[in-house]
Amino acid sequence: MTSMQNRIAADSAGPLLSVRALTKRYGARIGCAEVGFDLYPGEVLGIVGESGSGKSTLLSCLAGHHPPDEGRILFDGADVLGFSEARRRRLLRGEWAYVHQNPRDGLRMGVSAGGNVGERLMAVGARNYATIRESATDWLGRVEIAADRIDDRPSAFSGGMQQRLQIARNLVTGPRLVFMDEPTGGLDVSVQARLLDLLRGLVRDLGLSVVIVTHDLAVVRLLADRLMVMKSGRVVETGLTDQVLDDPQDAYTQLLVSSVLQV
Ligand SMILES: Nc1ncnc2c1ncn2[C@@H]1O[C@H](COP(=O)(O)OP(=O)(O)OP(=O)(O)O)[C@@H](O)[C@H]1O
Repeated sequence: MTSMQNRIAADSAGPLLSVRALTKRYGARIGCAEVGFDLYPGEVLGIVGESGSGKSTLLSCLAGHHPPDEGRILFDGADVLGFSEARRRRLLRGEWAYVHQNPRDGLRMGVSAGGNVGERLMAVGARNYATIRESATDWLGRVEIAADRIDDRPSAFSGGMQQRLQIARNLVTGPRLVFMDEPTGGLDVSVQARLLDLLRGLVRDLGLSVVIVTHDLAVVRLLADRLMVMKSGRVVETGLTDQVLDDPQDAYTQLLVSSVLQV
């Protein structure tokens, strides 16, 4: 879908993800507090803020890695926090995807590249070996990994290749919602640029719905339709990406944009 088609779809459909008053504490310390937003189908929401602002805490609560203390998360209108364990597992296996900053956290390092992609398909019920291998080959191609590397383990791949493989593993099931935690972090600048380009193409071509956390404003400038700026666990500003970056209203966002706080 084109971004225009995405927008039309977004206008006619309800939010894919609705978050209300989400709060997570670590003892007396606030991880994130009273966070709320709606994400529409085909939309990319960027969450930015300095280190310790609560981005990772929020993402891990949204993605079901940690239970929040308060708040609601609705996926397609269904209350995710009330899901049974079996339903939650199904969600995490196929409908949702999570791209970790460190590919080692999202890959099985002892399994071949093809196996890493195929395994996710098998988790959602695929059984035919030839079809699985075909899909794995197709997805390796889409993330620019040569077909003759299909039987290599990720440990034989460069950092950029590992990250691309993690993306293939995540997207092969056609997830309806993708969470990304600093997907370009920890990579060389030139490798980052190539990955960002690839991500932008995939987001555009597949019409992905994404929540992406980063401290890198260049990443959200390229990928995100909307931005949420966090400070000390709270949302201080939200808006269209260009609006927030070109004309920040909040004093903290102004500092962030003028790169004083960029790490
Ligand atoms: N496991 C934990 N135990 C206690 N406090 C935590 C824990 N994880 C995060 N925090 C605290 O919660 C707050 C938000 O941290 P969080 O890691 O979510 O921020 P962040 O914006 O993702 O930072 P970074 O970009 O450095 O990852 C910080 O004050 C942090 O010290």
